[in-house]
Amino acid sequence: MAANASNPISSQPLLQVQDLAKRYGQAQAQSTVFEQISCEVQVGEFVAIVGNSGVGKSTFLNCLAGLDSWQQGQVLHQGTDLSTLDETARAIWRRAHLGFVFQAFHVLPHLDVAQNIALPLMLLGRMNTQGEQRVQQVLKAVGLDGLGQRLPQQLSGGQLQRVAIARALVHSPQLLLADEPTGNLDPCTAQQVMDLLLQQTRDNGTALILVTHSADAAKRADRVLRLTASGMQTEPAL
Ligand SMILES: Nc1ncnc2c1ncn2[C@@H]1O[C@H](COP(=O)(O)OP(=O)(O)OP(=O)(O)O)[C@@H](O)[C@H]1O
Repeated sequence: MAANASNPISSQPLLQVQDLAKRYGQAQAQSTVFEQISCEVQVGEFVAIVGNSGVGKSTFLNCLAGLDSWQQGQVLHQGTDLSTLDETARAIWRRAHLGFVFQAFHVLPHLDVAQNIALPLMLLGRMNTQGEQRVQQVLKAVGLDGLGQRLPQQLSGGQLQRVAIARALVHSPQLLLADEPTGNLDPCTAQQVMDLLLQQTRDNGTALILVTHSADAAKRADRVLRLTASGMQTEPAL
């Protein structure tokens, strides 16, 4: 379910981006990736971001996560302005409030599936009995029950992305950022992973911002935004 506008709890946007600009280089040699980017995402909402290759979708997602810097504008997460946080504070904020799923899975090869999924809880100091139970619950939810002891090299691409989704959601973040999460998967597996991603974010009440080139994935979103070099536009419903 998308956020209910009449619900006072969800009246404040989860995320506000105001007049964001990203540039590389200095002075005359400066090149602008994007500018005048503004948008809002509500609690529990699913927003797809589309746009031409190279327009800056991954860069934008990295800015939302505080993993990249910007030259102008603000990124506010429930009122917290990321630009006022130093690197350490941003890392602590990310651990608590964010999940991230990448195209290339980014699971750690020397940790087994359960250990990979448990990482966010370990970093938050929550790997107690409840944490162990939560890992088992999430393993089951993503269809990997019984595979917790396997190493990543013993899994298929679709299974690896399930691990990445489980890891991104195990600590129940308010926001999940996903950068082309099905880009490395065959169409059938991509569909299954999208189903899972949607079901899990809806079940957890987690807002999802999905960068995608897939029209099929985008049309499942509550809203589709198109990133251009000079602004963010709302796409008509697909
Ligand atoms: N360190 C850098 N210096 C200069 N330009 C850079 C640097 N890093 C990225 N860029 C440029 O920023 C732009 C945005 O890249 P980004 O990967 O965010 O685009 P994208 O929309 O996600 O692309 P795709 O859809 O192909 O994945 C690109 O034109 C890229 O060349």
